[in-house]
Amino acid sequence: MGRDQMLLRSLLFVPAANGRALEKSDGLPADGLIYDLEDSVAPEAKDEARERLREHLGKSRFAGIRIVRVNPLVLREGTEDLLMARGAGVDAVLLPKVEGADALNEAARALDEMDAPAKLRLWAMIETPRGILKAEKIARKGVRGRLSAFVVGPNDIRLATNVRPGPERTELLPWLMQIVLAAKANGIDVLDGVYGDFRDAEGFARECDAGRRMGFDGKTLIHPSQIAPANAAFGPSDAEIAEAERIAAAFERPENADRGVIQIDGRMIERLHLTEARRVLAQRDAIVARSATN
Ligand SMILES: CC(C)(COP(=O)(O)OP(=O)(O)OC[C@H]1O[C@@H](n2cnc3c(N)ncnc32)[C@H](O)[C@@H]1OP(=O)(O)O)[C@@H](O)C(=O)NCCC(=O)NCCSC(=O)C[C@H](O)C(=O)O
Ligand SMILES: [Mg+2]
Repeated sequence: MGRDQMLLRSLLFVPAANGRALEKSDGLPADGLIYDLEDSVAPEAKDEARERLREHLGKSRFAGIRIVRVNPLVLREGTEDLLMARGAGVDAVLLPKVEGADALNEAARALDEMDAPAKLRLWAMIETPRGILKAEKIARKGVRGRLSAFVVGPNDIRLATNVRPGPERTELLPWLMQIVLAAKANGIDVLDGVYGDFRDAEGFARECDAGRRMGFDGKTLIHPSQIAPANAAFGPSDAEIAEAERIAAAFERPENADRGVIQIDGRMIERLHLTEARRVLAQRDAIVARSATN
């Protein structure tokens, strides 16, 4: 599946130490699951959580993409997590607290040494001041290896900076947009951070809408109740699909075959809008296909 068809609207963190959550996650309609071996697992429970996850992944029937968030590779746990993820055949490994391209190079080298297939991608959490400052360099150098996505980590950003974002996240906007821009400049995906107050449906919907307007491809989640609203916010609306169909149909008419620009209801439509329309229609088709697997 190409990048344009890959659905990344909703990525749910599932704590690998929680057997009930692992079991439940299999049937959830998230586009992806991020099995967490890092922050949600207590230091003394790391080995047990990894074994639990290994066993779970061996029998999991989840239909979306599967990602494992490993511990930092400088730790023994991180290296063992990476080995487990490679053996389990997941789609990506998420590295925490990435602050430079070296961390990605090292992970890519380790995966090469494990003969991991090229389709096993690396995702990077950008969640420290240094990571934010170096986001562009990390993306630029990372794509030469296996990097394919950035994930924002608002809790660690808060911990490291003391910034206390309000409901609109105004205080974080320059940093978030820097991360988005770094990702887009290098052709990788970028996922918005988690919203911790999982009972606040209104606040969550507002943050999803803002995230989509900012250019994020989807949102990371902590609770199953956040999946449906994230899918709705980051998927195309009925109006966007109807508009995309009109644009595609207009350019298919013989009289427009050689035209670079046309008008629809008094609005200028160029071929770049056709590219965008095709992307919307591909996403619609991918959503229909994904729904059929639930
Ligand atoms: C926050 C939670 C601890 C709440 O869990 P719980 O008390 O069980 O909530 P509920 O009773 O409302 O749960 C209802 C049912 O849903 C299941 N459940 C809950 N959460 C998940 C989940 N994430 N995945 C799968 N299933 C889940 C419960 O088991 C209940 O099932 P049932 O028994 O059948 O009714 C919990 O939601 C949770 O642990 N969330 C994830 C926490 C996590 O992974 N944190 C780390 C990632 S976030 C992060 O680190 C971001 C970043 O790095 C940063 O710096 O910001
Ligand atoms: Mg974090």
